[in-house]
Amino acid sequence: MAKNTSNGEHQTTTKPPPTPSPLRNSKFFQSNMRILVTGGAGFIGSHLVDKLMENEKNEVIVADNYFTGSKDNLKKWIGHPRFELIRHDVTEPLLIEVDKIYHLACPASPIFYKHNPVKTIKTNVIGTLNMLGLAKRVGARILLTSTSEVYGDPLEHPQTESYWGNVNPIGVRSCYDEGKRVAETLMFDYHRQHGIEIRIARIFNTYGPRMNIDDGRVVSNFIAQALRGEPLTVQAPGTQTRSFCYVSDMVCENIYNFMTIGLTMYWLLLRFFEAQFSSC
Ligand SMILES: O=c1ccn([C@@H]2O[C@H](COP(=O)(O)OP(=O)(O)O[C@H]3OC[C@@H](O)[C@H](O)[C@H]3O)[C@@H](O)[C@H]2O)c(=O)[nH]1
Repeated sequence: MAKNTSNGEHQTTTKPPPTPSPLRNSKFFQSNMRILVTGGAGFIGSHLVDKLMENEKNEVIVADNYFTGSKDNLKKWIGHPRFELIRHDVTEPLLIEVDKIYHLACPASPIFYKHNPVKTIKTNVIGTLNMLGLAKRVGARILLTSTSEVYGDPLEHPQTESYWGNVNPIGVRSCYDEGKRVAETLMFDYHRQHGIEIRIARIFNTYGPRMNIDDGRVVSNFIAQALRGEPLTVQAPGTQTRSFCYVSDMVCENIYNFMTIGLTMYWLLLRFFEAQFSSC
């Protein structure tokens, strides 16, 4: 059976998800939910770990290569019986039994992802393939943190999900923009072909505690420059716009709730909040 999509192309029917490991139903299994967070030592990842660790039924495993993340962000959890930290680069396969995967691993600031563009593409493409392979093997639900950069230099403001963007495939930001676009494609192909339960969160410019002062992004740059009494570096043309989000809002609403509550409930909540704001 096939159904029509908005662009008139045919899509194959979604398969049911694979059966989770029998360990999940084992009588003596200690933890209710074993959760992998790739990139969990990073700015957003470490806030997500804090949120997940609030629930005593969660066991959290972080895999990070510390390229832009730091063990310091997780110091309050190191040694905790429900927490495990692994030095691991997602471009290598990871074999582990988990119920959920939050796949955040990738440098996100332009200065860092442009530093080694080939590695950035490998992280997005091979890293996401590895995590999807793992999700398929163990029947885990997986969330990918994508980016506002999938819209490239958008011609529409604000960007709706039905807008597909305006992306330069050969520019200096392409390693990240196109890498995340392929990662999103892989997510949907694994969903259609293998029935994996997926979520994709397109993250916009996020700020808050634990943001690296040398991160290079506009919020950290402006705050650091203001504190040092230096002029603010407004890059050309100076008319750019961004949608900024505080890190705990990003983690709770766009990542944690999106992955944890059912999709129908999530969309109902979104509609509710939209209605509240539009009536203000
Ligand atoms: O010192 C600065 C830094 C940045 N800027 C400008 O401010 C705007 C925002 O730039 P940032 O470096 O903060 O980052 P961007 O918004 O382009 O992308 C970032 O946020 C969204 C995430 O999805 C991406 O992963 C991340 O790259 C850009 O137009 C940039 O040119 C300045 O004017 N001065």
